[in-house]
Amino acid sequence: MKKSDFRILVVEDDPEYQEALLLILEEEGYLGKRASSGANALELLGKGSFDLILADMMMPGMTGIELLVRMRSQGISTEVIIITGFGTIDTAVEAMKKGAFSYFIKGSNIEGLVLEIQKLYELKNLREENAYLLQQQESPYLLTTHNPEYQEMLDLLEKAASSSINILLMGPSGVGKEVIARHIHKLSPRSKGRFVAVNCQALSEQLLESELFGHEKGAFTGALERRVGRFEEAQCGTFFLDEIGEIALSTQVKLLRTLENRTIERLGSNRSIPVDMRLISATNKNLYTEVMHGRFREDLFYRINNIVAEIPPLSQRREDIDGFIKFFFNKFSQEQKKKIIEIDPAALRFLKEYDYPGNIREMKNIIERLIVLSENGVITSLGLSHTRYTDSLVHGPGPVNLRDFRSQAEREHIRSILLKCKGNQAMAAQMLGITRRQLYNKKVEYGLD
Ligand SMILES: Nc1ncnc2c1ncn2[C@@H]1O[C@H](COP(=O)(O)OP(=O)(O)OP(=O)(O)O)[C@@H](O)[C@H]1O
Repeated sequence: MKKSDFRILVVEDDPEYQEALLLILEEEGYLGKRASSGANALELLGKGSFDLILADMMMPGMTGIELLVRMRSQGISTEVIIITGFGTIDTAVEAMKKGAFSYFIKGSNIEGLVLEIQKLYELKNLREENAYLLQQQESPYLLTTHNPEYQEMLDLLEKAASSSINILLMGPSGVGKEVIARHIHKLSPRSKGRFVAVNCQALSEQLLESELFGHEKGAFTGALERRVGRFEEAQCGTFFLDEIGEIALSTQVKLLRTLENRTIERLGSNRSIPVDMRLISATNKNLYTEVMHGRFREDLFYRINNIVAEIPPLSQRREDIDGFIKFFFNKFSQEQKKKIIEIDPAALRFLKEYDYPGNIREMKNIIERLIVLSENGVITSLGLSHTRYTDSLVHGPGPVNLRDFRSQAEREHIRSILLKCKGNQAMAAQMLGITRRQLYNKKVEYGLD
């Protein structure tokens, strides 16, 4: 978390003292907000969250301690530092017994208070980091295969994991490029650092640059605060650049410079900041063709592809389909606490025989849906009614060729999700597991507006 996002509420009835505290917080880079009384503070806490409360002890109506006690009784666990006038130390100690983080005596060296706040800020970041690590651990994938070529590719990537060379993953959408990138990170000596993922397709050129490199305050219209870029966040870790084929040529130049010099410059600054990261890029475009047509810089292409792995679509590793079916049934029946005792043979046949144009992502979505719609432990074909598949089951295969069949299934699925989300694009894209841009393209393709 950036300091400018660390929200501190100053609860103080003396406007001058409050102003002075807010000025100090601003100078230190924190986001200070004001409340004039305990009641006012509780009201603000009801509306939004804060990371720290600086509460004056002696306030009319409600003392700092009373505010603390009220907060805890309402289940608000935000840390509190009590500010007290000289002579009320006993009460301050009492406040600490009641759960305040610490206290500050008015008139003593303000550095002491600044240090306490800094401690809490660091603690907050540490907690977030732990939550992040936990979440990373909780996402198991199926990375075993019966396909010899796929196994060979995994072996190569697993070997490459121990070095810091750049890796390029190519393959259609939904084949698990990000999953593989996370796997490489986990196996690498960088696994203690962060895995930072950025999707280049989702962002405009300027936003992407400021996301990657960060910016100084005032670097462009709208840059109200200084911002640390994602490359810096990946220090000592792995950077995953998804849809790299979408990057504008001008940004490609900057990316190349970063990879060559191992440094970045924030937008609006000339200062070089060293970055130590391994880059894993992914694309569903054919980058060889992109280079040939001049849409992707050849020098950058050679920088990012020390190792290239082409991830095949699921339809080209059909021997793994059974394993994935079992894996996702287990995963979702556990997650949704729904024990499955019976699967309609027709539904199972479909799952085994389907072509999965949307690859692993599509299978995951289909099985999740089947489990959501299952009743009394029974999976029926009804859960598949969003695909054209049911027609072919009930009436026999229609006069459709495979490509039309796939498109129709995809169109129907997107349409039903859009209906379900009442047109909310962000939610629909999330449910479909694609970006908003991809959803938009699909809608245009299928005339779904
Ligand atoms: N080996 C796997 N085990 C379990 N789940 C997987 C596996 N591979 C992919 N998935 C799931 O499929 C979905 C798509 O995976 P991922 O995002 O890695 O694909 P991608 O190739 O990067 O797709 P895109 O090109 O659209 O970004 C995710 O929800 C992911 O959890």
